[in-house]
Amino acid sequence: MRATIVYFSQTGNTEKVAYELADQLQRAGYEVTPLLFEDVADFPEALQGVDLLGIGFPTFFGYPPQFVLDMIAGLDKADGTGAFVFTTYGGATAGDSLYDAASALAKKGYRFLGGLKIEGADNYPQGIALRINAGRPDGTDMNAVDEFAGKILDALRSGRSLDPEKLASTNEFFVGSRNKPRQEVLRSIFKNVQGKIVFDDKQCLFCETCKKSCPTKSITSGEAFPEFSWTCIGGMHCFQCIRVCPGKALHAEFPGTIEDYQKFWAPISDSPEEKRRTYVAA
Ligand SMILES: Cc1cc2nc3c(=O)[nH]c(=O)nc-3n(C[C@H](O)[C@H](O)[C@H](O)COP(=O)(O)O)c2cc1C
Repeated sequence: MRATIVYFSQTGNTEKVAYELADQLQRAGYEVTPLLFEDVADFPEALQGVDLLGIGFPTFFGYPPQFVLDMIAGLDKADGTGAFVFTTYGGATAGDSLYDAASALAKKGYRFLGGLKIEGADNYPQGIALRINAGRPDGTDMNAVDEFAGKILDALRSGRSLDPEKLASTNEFFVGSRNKPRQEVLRSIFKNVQGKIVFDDKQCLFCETCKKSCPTKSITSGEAFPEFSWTCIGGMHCFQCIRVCPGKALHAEFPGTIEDYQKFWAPISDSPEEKRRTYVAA
């Protein structure tokens, strides 16, 4: 039996969950291939003929990063292969991220088994400054991951599936946004908290680490310096280039204060009930 877990992780939270899931599946006798989103195009065979597919990503402003949905849309049609999704989020909201990814997989003919959301250290710059969820995912989170893996395997063996609709967020902001164009919703979320990335060519080491680590390949080799498209993830920034730059040639400037950031997130954060919801085929 073969399973592939495709994941994207900038700061390791989703990767930690991906490897815990891989470990559990291996213990259950699966041959597991963990695969980074960046490598999917180079290893198409890792997705062919698998018995189980898992897809994991951090939540970006309440949704999956667009390239996750693009990757799923590019998959071959599946004939009832079992699939699950997982996301890590900084404790504000997982929004409709699982719902969107699950719906996309079901549309491709996968038999959807379940979704998992786990809180991780908030890696959005203002969240880092506030040390939101520092240390997570922790041991308790890993227990939840193990439990989820067991339930997924059980659903797979017994032929059960889960309607992706069950993953739709109950958070009023996301319920009210479902019929609006995605770009409009995203803009309304990040316009107040989105930083601007500034490049200082005097500090640039020409190492292209930023280019290599960009999840959307929005950085290309220029004549002398890297060229940034700044469209990044559908108009938003993930700041990965800033995090990895060894020369400190990139930094972010934010429009508001930390207080503005907190004031902004509070009304669109998930309720404790929404955070506790679990989604597995029963
Ligand atoms: C561009 C961006 C948008 C984010 N949006 C959200 C969000 O909507 N809700 C939330 O709780 N956390 C949000 N976060 C925090 C990440 O989802 C969280 O830190 C995640 O666990 C990071 O996973 P990773 O370490 O695998 O990259 C965002 C982070 C970034 C970079």
